Amino acid sequence: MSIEVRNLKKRFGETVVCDDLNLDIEEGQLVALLGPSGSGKTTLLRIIAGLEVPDSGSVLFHGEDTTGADVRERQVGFVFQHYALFGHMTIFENVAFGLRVRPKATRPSDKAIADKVHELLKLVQLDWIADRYPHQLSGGQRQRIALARALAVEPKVLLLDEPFGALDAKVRKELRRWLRRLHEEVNVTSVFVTHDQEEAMEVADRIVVMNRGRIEQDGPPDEVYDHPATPFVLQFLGDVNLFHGRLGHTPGSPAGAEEVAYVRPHELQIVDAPAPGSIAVTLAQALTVGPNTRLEFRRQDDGSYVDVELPRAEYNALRERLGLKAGSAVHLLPRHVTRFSNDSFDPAAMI
Ligand SMILES: Nc1ncnc2c1ncn2[C@@H]1O[C@H](COP(=O)(O)OP(=O)(O)OP(=O)(O)O)[C@@H](O)[C@H]1O
Repeated sequence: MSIEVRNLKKRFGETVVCDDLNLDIEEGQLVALLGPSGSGKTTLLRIIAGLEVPDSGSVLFHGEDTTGADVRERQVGFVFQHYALFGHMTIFENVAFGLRVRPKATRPSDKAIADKVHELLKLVQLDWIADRYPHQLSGGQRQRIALARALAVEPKVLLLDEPFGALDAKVRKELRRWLRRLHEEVNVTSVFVTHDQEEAMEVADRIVVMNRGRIEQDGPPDEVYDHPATPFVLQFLGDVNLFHGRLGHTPGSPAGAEEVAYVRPHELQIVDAPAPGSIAVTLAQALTVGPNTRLEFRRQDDGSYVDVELPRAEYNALRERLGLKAGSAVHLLPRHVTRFSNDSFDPAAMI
């Protein structure tokens, strides 16, 4: 089922939460709504679900206006961060619930329900757990069961609101991959809310970056990362250094114009001699975490900090070769610089 969002507006008091949003989601896509807290992701998801009414605009499912259709008619499945399973029911009964409560005329037979539940438990790789109760499961297992329960009624659209938000980092990572594979199998149109850029990049076919009730950019993960449309998107999708002034100044650009250049920490090369476009810096500290080393430098001209990140082995080789230690003077050469013609980035918007 495709989803179209048209000129959607919603405000709570003075706060504009959906500021004339337009969005097309193709059938079978997995789309992430990504943005900081308060950017309007959950409200947009709730409007798509029919749990919230917009002030104006519409949501179309497969070309049909759903305005006025209630939650059940929309045939959406939900998984929330804290979507508690029914504690007094076994896992089997939790997954069967949506089918059991159907009116008699459309309710499958007990045998058909049992088959469906086992099929779903296999799909989420937990069929050995059917007779347990929710409190006997880990958080990650519970969310997989919540997903099986949402899929039991064969929803046309699956909506996930920070489904892995309450889980620890390692489990989150596993579940992301698992969800990706599951989506390839089930292929139901899915919208996934997250504030975690890594999660969005890893899981989604498409990322919709939201900020203050607006869509800043909408595209495949690589496109959004490699070609950010705005400074906000660039900053939200990963760490970046800001340089004011003439960094790697392009000949022909207007002289004297104040420019802001953005360079990601892994896009700065450490060299021992000045080169065109390089910056003279002094090493403040180096920190190795896992496979990467993060170096903090200070610019020799204005004392501001610049972060550089590189693979641990590369750092070790460089340290040997240049005798790099705290206080060493070197030069940084950007490999890739991003500039925006009409720069109006407001750092306060990131908080
Ligand atoms: N029922 C409500 N009444 C009043 N204000 C609301 C209501 N629901 C949301 N808001 C406000 O609307 C704004 C957007 O909230 P929303 O939950 O959609 O953002 P979000 O991007 O999902 O953020 P988070 O990741 O923190 O959930 C926030 O400023 C929030 O305080």
